Amino acid sequence: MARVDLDGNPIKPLTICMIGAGGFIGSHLCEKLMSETPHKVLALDVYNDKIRHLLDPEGLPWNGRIQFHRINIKHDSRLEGLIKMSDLTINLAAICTPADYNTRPLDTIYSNFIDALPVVKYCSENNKRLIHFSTCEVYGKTIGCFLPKDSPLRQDPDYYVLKEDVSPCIFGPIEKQRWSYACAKQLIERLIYAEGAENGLEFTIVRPFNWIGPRMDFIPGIDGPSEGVPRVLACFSNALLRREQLKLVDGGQSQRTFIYIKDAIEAVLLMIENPARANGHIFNVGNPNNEVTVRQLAEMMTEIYVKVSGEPALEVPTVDISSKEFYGEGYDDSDKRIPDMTIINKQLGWNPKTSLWDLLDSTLTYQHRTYAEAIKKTMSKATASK
Ligand SMILES: NC(=O)c1ccc[n+]([C@@H]2O[C@H](COP(=O)([O-])OP(=O)(O)OC[C@H]3O[C@@H](n4cnc5c(N)ncnc54)[C@H](O)[C@@H]3O)[C@@H](O)[C@H]2O)c1
Ligand SMILES: O=c1ccn([C@@H]2O[C@H](COP(=O)(O)OP(=O)(O)O[C@H]3OC[C@](O)(CO)[C@H]3O)[C@@H](O)[C@H]2O)c(=O)[nH]1
Repeated sequence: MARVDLDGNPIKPLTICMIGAGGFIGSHLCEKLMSETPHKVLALDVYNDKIRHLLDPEGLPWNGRIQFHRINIKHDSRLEGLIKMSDLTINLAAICTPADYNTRPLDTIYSNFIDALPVVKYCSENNKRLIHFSTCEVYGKTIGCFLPKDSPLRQDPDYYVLKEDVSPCIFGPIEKQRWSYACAKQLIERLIYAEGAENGLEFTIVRPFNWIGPRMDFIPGIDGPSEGVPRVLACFSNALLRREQLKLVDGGQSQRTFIYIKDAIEAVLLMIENPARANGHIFNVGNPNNEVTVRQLAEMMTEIYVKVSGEPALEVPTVDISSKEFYGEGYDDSDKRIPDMTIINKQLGWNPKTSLWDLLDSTLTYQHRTYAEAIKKTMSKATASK
């Protein structure tokens, strides 16, 4: 049966230039595009480990519809040609791990702003559509967090719900280099918006709110550097797998809403296949119903991991740590992130489905299945060599 868009028009097969296709979000988007659509993907990245299962030249039903190009977009003259060959470019490439923002601020700014410039320019000059991945971090802190702790206004959604077309972007001082990432993302959003306004670039900007699931980041010492600090899902998974305490930065009081990667990918597919409804828009993509403090996240993951692994929890499963000790000088944090869903609902009729419990259950089942044996081996080797 012919596939149709939200307005009942047939969907033409597209060629998509996906930059950063080898990362967490890219790998899930490639999987979805291969298994459920006829679209072709030119997958650009410096790594391909997370999409290797899709690239096998023979024996896969989508044989030939995905091509991997090992390209660093900082310096590769093939980039413009690949964008020209495509109907749509999706840019996911970025340094996007908070541990890097205040320790590698230059790399962070270059990656999120300077390196994205040619992509925007080539799309604009060649009249190609662009879907650019920004972040919920562009909102920074909520207005509510500046009110006195006992102010009743803190309960008023106007002071904390984050709206694409209304909310201000509130970052900390320059010495809090945590905000170098958010600031670079904000400026590239403004540039894309200006290209749309002045030169007619067809664009969509996505602001992901803590998408999580299998293949997110790495487990230190197994498929990433031993001293590396991934995002919170992988930090907590690593601690659970090693039977170590989960570290709560500044007491784990910050709040986040987490969304299952598979729900979020449904939203991206709707943007890809409904340009008339998605062009010119900035979309929050998150799950406002899945809000927890980081401490509650740690407690929930501990409880679920007991069920998944069959191992009892530690007597004291968490430990507090200062942000200075964990991330170093210049760290700061977003206090609370609840996405407003009005625009994405109106334009694409999309809503997230999966509860936090269910998404953590399936993700921790994957983490246990993928890493538990490897961790046991490295841990027993380390003990034997003592
Ligand atoms: N996962 C989330 O919840 C989340 C939240 C907010 C924003 N985002 C944004 O979504 C995008 C993708 O995030 P992710 O979670 O998949 O991150 P990721 O780190 O898993 O993926 C990014 C990919 O980009 C590649 N890349 C980076 N620089 C490159 C370069 N110069 N040339 C070629 N490839 C390069 C990396 O190798 C990596 O595979 C990023 O722009 C990020 O800022 C993600
Ligand atoms: O071991 C840990 C690790 C982290 N925390 C705290 O958890 C909160 C969430 O941290 P994290 O998932 O690393 O990232 P953020 O939500 O702060 O930022 C991301 O949001 C979107 C994105 O743009 C891309 O993913 C990125 O910037 C935070 O409060 C940490 O301090 C912890 O307690 N223990």
